[in-house]
Amino acid sequence: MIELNKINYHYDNFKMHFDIKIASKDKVLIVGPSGAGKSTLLSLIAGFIFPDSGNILLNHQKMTNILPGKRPVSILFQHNNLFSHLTVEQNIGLGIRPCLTLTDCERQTIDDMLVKVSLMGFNNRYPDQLSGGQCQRVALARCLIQRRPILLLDEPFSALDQALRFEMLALVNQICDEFNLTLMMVSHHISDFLGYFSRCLVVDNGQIVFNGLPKQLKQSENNHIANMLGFNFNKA
Ligand SMILES: Nc1ncnc2c1ncn2[C@@H]1O[C@H](COP(=O)(O)OP(=O)(O)OP(=O)(O)O)[C@@H](O)[C@H]1O
Repeated sequence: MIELNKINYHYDNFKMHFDIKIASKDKVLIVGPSGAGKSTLLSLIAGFIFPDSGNILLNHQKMTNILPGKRPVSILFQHNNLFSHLTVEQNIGLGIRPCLTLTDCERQTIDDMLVKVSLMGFNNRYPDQLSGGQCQRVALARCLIQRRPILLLDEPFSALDQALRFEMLALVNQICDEFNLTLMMVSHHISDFLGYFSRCLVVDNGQIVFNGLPKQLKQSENNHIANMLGFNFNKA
């Protein structure tokens, strides 16, 4: 569960205001123009930045000024999720134990997670020996192994081709169901993804201008939002 109560935040003259409630196990797609404030919204939830005013509750606990490591949140970015000098196993192991001395039991947990992301046996490879999609699956495995109930994805699959994007999203969808995760994902590919999500937020100019079911975006009263996103549902 994610609750942002009257959150205000600013960068120089750019002011943002967020007021939302996301239920547990919701899968939320966040879309909007470049520079609208989508990544800032995720950063506030993850605790990389703190609001000027307002309150953040995660799973019913007040977390407004709590550091990222102490929040029930894991986050995956578009790039630079892996350490290039560490193997797949070590990169995932960082999610359990930062000192990298893993027990046999922890190694087994990593093996099990590698099976889930279809990378069984890739333990000793380095990131430069993996494809872009495989790197993102390793990064996803590290997020999941932390067993944190809120998963934030900031355009993690944008650099992948359409077929791989679908594959990754199907995997995320399945894993969210299996692990009972609450998901918030920023994407520019609204047409590909809409069907996977239970809710859609549209962010524009630092505000949430639409918060509803994805199918409501197709209703005529929301034409202006679809137009702003450059999306024509009639052609989809
Ligand atoms: N560290 C920063 N310092 C100053 N301004 C920033 C900083 N980070 C972001 N901004 C500004 O805040 C606004 C919102 O940025 P944000 O990255 O949240 O947008 P976004 O919707 O995620 O954009 P995109 O889709 O292009 O990634 C933008 O105008 C951006 O230039």
